Amino acid sequence: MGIVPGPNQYGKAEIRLVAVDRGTARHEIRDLTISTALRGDFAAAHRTGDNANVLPTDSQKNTAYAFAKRHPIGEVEDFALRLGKHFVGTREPVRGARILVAEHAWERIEVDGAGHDHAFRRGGAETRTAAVTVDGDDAHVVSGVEGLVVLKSTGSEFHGFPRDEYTTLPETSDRILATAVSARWRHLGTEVAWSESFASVRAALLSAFATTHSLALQQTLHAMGEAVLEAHPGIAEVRLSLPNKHHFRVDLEPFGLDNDNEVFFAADRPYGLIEGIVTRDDVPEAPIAWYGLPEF
Ligand SMILES: O=c1[nH]c(=O)c2[nH]c(=O)[nH]c2[nH]1
Repeated sequence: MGIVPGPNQYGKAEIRLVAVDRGTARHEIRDLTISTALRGDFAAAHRTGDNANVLPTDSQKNTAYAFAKRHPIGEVEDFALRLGKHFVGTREPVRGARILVAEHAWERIEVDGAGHDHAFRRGGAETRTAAVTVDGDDAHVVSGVEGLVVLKSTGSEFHGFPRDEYTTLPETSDRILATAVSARWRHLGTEVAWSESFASVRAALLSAFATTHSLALQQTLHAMGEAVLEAHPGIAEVRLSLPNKHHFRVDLEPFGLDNDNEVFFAADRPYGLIEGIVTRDDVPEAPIAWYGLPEF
């Protein structure tokens, strides 16, 4: 019997990078969190601490900062592809790279009805993400969104479920449905108009959430993924993670009041967590594009 190193990767996690474009007095800012991970032959480091193949995570971090100055950052997907291809193309033992990028939104502060040139406010909890996997000469791009918080005040039911000795949940034909959408979608190609694609996928997710009369969050999840795939032939699959942000109707009877779905207690935990993949059945799977991603 032997004991050998299994699959491994290493890199710098959550590099915080803010870039200011000072080309004109009207500054533009980009706020990214970047994680790098290199894959390849690092067995010697794992077995004996021989670091001959180990490009320091510190150098990987520095590369991200230098690239933000050397080239325009551009689309997060392109920035991640550029970094991943650099590591794989220039360091012989590096045969693969996974680059994660999350972009945090900032908006201009309005002063006297106009956006200020160099003062911004954070644009909320929603982030746009890219997860790029470079595997030798192959590259896979998975775009995504996190923290897209949505709620419908009606148009959601939940009934017909099995009951056992521990079931107390009443059936309902009218409830609040709320979630914080985490979604990732895999592109078939690497040359895409990324921002347009992102805006269109986001719109499809939101529209499906709004217009699906929901009998279960599971059904809404599928409808959201299906809407994305129907509108985007270049997307192979969508993975969604949807916390069911429960809203419980408050019993106001002790106060002599009725409550026709008007006053709720918004619980933050525990929450149902509904996750699923919506995929085309006629495209090859790409497990490596997803390997090690936190959600799935
Ligand atoms: O949409 C729902 N799906 C469930 O699986 C579930 N389980 C639960 O208690 N409430 C809900 N709601």
